[in-house]
Amino acid sequence: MSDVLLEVRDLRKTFFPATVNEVRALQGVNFSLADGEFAAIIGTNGSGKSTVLNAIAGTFLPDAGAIVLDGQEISRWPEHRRAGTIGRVFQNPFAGTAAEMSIAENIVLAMRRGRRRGLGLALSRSIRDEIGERVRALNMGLEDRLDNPIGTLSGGQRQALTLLMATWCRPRLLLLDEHTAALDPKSAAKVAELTSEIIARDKLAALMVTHSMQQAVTMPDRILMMHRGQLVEDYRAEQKKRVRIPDLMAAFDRVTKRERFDATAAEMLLRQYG
Ligand SMILES: Nc1ncnc2c1ncn2[C@@H]1O[C@H](COP(=O)(O)OP(=O)(O)OP(=O)(O)O)[C@@H](O)[C@H]1O
Repeated sequence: MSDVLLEVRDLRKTFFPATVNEVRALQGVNFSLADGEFAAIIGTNGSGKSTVLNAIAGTFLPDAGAIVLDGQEISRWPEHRRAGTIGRVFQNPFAGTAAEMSIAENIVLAMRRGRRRGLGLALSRSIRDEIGERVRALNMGLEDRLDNPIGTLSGGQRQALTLLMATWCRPRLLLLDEHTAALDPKSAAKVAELTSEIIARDKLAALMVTHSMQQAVTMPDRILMMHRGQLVEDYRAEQKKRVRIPDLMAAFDRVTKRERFDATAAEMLLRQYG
């Protein structure tokens, strides 16, 4: 796992610059991810976790910094150009699938992703068999419902299919943005289990934003912690294996205390010299 797959260098993004609503969402984020490495991103609300994923996926262009995937600088590529190599699953199980289309039709659309335009993909017998097999492997009994509109499924079933679709063509990088947060506990556990299975089986590199400390501790190889648009902790290798939920909570406390301390120090300085 030593080959670098993704490099994020000094990434910066400010929303509504020079207005009263200015938000400095990313303030110089640096990290790299090895091929096949699975990292969770945790952090306080509004710390920039989703913004990092959005910048990598190309939802918007960063103000500064570089994103290098597989040795190619992709920071200025439009989102659709990245979609062939980057798979995504969002928090909302209704995003990423077309409700009125059947399970099989949705999957065929996912199979086309990343292909050159004009290269059609008919729902032939063999493709249908392959879809049936891979849907059966989810163990959710959906293989008999391939022709049902995806909108008739539960959130958990739909999110499992979205995960299957996002990883169908074995993306170079999988981005998961709180993808179990909107599910009931049982479905969340099932989708988390499927996620770990697929990532391990296909040796995928993945970044998973989560608020679940339990998921952060148990699922990935590595944990990145963000606060106020910056990375403040990076647990990897042995340190990651040893880290437990109370350690993460203590780290959260440390960064927020440090901030209160900095704010008080700044206030004192202002009073003295301001
Ligand atoms: N498209 C946008 N337009 C304006 N502001 C945005 C946009 N996206 C994010 N922000 C702001 O940037 C900051 C970081 O947001 P982001 O969603 O990345 O945080 P997060 O760490 O994922 O938060 P949470 O844990 O609450 O989901 C927040 O203040 C947010 O309001």
